[in-house]
Amino acid sequence: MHIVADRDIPGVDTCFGEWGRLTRLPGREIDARAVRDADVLLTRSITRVDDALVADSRLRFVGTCTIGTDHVDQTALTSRGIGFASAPGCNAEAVVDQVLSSLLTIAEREGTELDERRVGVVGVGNVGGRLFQRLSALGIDCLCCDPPRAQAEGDDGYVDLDTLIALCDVICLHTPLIPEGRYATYHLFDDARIEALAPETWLLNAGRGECLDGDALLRRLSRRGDITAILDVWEREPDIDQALWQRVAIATPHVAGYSLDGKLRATHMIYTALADQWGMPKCHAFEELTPPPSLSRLVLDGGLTPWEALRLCVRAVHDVRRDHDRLALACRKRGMGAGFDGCRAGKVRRREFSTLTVELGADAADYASWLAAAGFSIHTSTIITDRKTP
Ligand SMILES: NC(=O)c1ccc[n+]([C@@H]2O[C@H](COP(=O)([O-])OP(=O)(O)OC[C@H]3O[C@@H](n4cnc5c(N)ncnc54)[C@H](O)[C@@H]3O)[C@@H](O)[C@H]2O)c1
Ligand SMILES: O=C(O)[C@H](O)[C@H](O)COP(=O)(O)O
Repeated sequence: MHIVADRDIPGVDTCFGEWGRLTRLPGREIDARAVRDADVLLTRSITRVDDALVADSRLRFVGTCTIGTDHVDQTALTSRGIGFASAPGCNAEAVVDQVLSSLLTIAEREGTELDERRVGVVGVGNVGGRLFQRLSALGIDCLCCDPPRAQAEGDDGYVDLDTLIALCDVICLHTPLIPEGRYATYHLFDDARIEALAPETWLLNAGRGECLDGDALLRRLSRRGDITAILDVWEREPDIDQALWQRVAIATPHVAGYSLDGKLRATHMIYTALADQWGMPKCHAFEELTPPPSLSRLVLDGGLTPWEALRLCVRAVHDVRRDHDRLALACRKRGMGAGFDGCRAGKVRRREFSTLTVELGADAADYASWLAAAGFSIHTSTIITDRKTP
């Protein structure tokens, strides 16, 4: 068996190596020639998988180690009898970690805290649903908009998008890219909706860049400059709009889902899917792939407000400001496209909040359920600190 895989998918050698010959390539170099004699293709979101790619190949299986599937023409695969799998939910926790890190950062810059705001979650699936749960558990008022779910489950618990825009001062967009149809999300945030945002609104997009009209957002930011934009995904990646990028408060290169845990979970999901489809034994457990985190314990005692304690724990695991700064540096040095892609290549080291156990001293014991709600593991046994020694 010949397996062609994007070189930036971790865990491929362990999971797939013994099934055949592996060829690792940069995602943007995977073309029809590269897959001509391949049986299996493993991609990320940057490889367009369409009829032109697969037509002259002997491919029998394509797996994308991503949640999003908008880069894959599944009809073309089905019509050629090529099996397909994606990795729903694989990096949803990581995206929520990044959203929390981003919102806490903007709150700090503006001298406010998140419980003074109402958050609207648009697209309440694996990512948005987890975000809603974590924010609600932290006592933050949230509204949800998800017309397909409202249609299937009933309107209770959901509002329409324009109501959400009118009532929320933080809006988090987590929809897939759906080009057309009843629930189309292409430019879901168009000129009219971006203009309708109240001054001081924070608008975050971690779904797909094309769900938001970047030109309209740039107009609002340039003319009025009265809203705060947080973008992880962009139109025309990697050649993103420099003028927009310069006006975005937290600008990251489509890395919200980039935790090592999420990436390895994706690889393992595709490995499992291929084994199931082809009736092969599964010899590798997910736990085998994940190394212990570099930072596994953090000891916290009194002296901090709950929000300060949360911010400290969040930044110990994932400080979104570093990704913002890295992108700025890379784009200045290498130009937008190469800088953007460069930040998305290579080893991912970031871990998820749950890999950090927060050990709470007596003066911080009250924070146990608060930090657990944010996603951390908690160790509650009382710690005797020097400070408490009489
Ligand atoms: N930035 C990143 O790194 C990153 C990481 C993971 C996923 N994503 C993107 O986020 C998207 C969502 O991920 P997910 O795992 O939650 O997917 P999901 O399929 O579990 O959930 C998507 C939700 O959006 C809803 N939806 C569909 N059309 C809608 C509309 N018109 N208005 C409002 N809601 C609508 C669906 O009903 C569903 O509940 C993915 O498709 C992917 O494109 C980005
Ligand atoms: O859809 C997804 O899973 C995410 O957008 C994913 O994080 C994209 O990352 P990449 O394709 O670069 O691995």
